[in-house]
Amino acid sequence: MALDQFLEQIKKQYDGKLPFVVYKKPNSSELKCMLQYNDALHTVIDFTESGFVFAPFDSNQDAFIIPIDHADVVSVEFDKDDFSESESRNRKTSAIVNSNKESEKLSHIRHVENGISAIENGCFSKVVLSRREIVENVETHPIEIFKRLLQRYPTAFVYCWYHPKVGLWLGATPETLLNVRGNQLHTMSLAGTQAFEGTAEVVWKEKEKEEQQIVTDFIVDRLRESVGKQLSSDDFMKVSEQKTVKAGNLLHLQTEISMRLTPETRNLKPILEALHPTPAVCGFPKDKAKAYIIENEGYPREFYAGFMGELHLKETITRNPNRRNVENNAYRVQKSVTDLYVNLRCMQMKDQNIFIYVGGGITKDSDAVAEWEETVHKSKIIKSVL
Ligand SMILES: C=C(O[C@H]1C=CC=C(C(=O)O)[C@@H]1O)C(=O)O
Repeated sequence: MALDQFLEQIKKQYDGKLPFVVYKKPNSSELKCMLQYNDALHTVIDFTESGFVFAPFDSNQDAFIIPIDHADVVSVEFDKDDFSESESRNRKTSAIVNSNKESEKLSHIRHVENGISAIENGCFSKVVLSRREIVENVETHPIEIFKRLLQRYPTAFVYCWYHPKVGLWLGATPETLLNVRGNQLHTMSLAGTQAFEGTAEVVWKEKEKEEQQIVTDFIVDRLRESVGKQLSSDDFMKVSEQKTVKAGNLLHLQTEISMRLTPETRNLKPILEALHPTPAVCGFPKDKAKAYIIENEGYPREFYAGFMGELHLKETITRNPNRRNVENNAYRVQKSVTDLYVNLRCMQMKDQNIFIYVGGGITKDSDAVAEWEETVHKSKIIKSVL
């Protein structure tokens, strides 16, 4: 199918108020969509389901799914140059790019200062505090915004998710929550931010290193507790060195973590309960930081800092066809694939308004003004595609 036809189908689905998701995985040139047959709202029961899941920050609230057997699944190859026209038409919003109001600034700085005081009082060692910015009267079609995100963020997970009973969300996130292929689990710890200024060879301050180490330690410990204790050997987990990665115009610190699952540990529900939300988007200890966020942030995060992606899809893997003496069919193996991403660098479209969600990790060494500036930088990047 041609790309234009593919996007036209999605627009029709949206105009007909039917649920869909369209997405691209990191570094992939495959665009995939799931077009649900009717407008039923399917809730996740136990994460054994198969389809595209969309889960909120607060796991006490419902996660939704477009079940694979209730949707048409279509995919198409694309080249990012296919969208260069969308890119060139996108200067109209430069006025709103700099529209951060003084009151928003003061309110966020106060929010961060209160978070630092809570850390000093021993409530938690890290909390991720965010703010929500509104851009009014956006006339751009969500699929146009999606095309611009695709063009700008080849290394991100880029998506547009819509359900008439829930809303419309779009984003380009650099953060993986969980990839599971067969018995291999892969995740990452991502935190610490600085602007990309032409090189990834940068020096990180202690504050950022500590902020990211809290995330790594949490993930390793929680995986050990929820999965590792059922395994006899100790070498089941691999943890990479801390490295710098580029996400659009930002740099982050990243550590990769991978492990082997056994048939007894393949149930994703306890793993997701143990990990989500990680201290990259919530804080440490998790429950205290989460309660603080819900009580003090002043708006519901909804799906910001939640997670989304493919849950238990079947992927056919073709083995090297040069091996002799085996029937052709034997080369095809079906694996269950789960690819979940944290919903960051995202926006919610409500009527003609767009809500942009941006946050940052706070530790005892945070500087409130610098934290404000980090959110301004992040929101500018998101707004530049409107
Ligand atoms: C919470 C966000 O980013 C997280 C992911 C990477 C770096 C972060 C930071 O430097 O604070 C955050 O932990 C956000 O962008 O809204």
